Amino acid sequence: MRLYLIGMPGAGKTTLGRGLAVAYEVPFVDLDEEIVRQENRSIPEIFAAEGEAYFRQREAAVLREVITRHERMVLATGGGTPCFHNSLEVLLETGLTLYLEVPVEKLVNRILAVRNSRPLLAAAPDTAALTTQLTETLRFRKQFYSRAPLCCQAASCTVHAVRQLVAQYQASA
Ligand SMILES: Nc1ncnc2c1ncn2[C@@H]1O[C@H](COP(=O)(O)OP(=O)(O)OP(=O)(O)O)[C@@H](O)[C@H]1O
Ligand SMILES: O=C(O)C1=C[C@@H](O)[C@@H](O)[C@H](O)C1
Ligand SMILES: [Mg+2]
Repeated sequence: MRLYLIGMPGAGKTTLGRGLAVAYEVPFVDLDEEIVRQENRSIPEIFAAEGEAYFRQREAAVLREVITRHERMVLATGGGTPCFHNSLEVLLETGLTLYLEVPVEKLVNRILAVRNSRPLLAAAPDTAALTTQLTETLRFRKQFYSRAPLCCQAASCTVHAVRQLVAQYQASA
């Protein structure tokens, strides 16, 4: 099984993904980390040198390549992955997609500590501006995220709860 985690920056895709991969005993792949490895530079460096359009192209290409390489894995996508280059369709067709739905206020609190590594958010100067930016981003992205067949809400985005959700889904499919 390929299990794909999608959701906003700070939703916990990487953190939960690692835990789920251990539980399922399958490889864990973090798409952002894979892009960084292949490009041999950080995401902020890629954005600064090449711009977002280039990053989205690389993201879409590396996604397809990673899927081809792994029949079984847990994949943490980047926050924008499903929203560009038809990648949501690719996710829906090749695996089981889970949306980590986390309220903007929680995202803000988590991101403030680490936002230097998130180029699209680094420009937001304070909590209010970050809240506005994330709210606007989510308004656009919700149409993509909400097409995932599985969804967990903040407190339920745990390894145990997600395993139950996946098992229920598979039993009913
Ligand atoms: N369930 C949780 N409760 C509280 N904090 C969490 C939870 N999951 C992750 N975090 C914290 O929130 C921050 C973001 O988590 P993480 O990097 O896993 O998010 P992400 O969805 O992978 O974000 P990005 O799209 O930017 O890669 C980290 O500092 C992490 O420790
Ligand atoms: O939300 C986004 O658009 C992004 C999230 C990160 O995971 C990275 O993929 C990159 O910083 C872009
Ligand atoms: Mg991540």
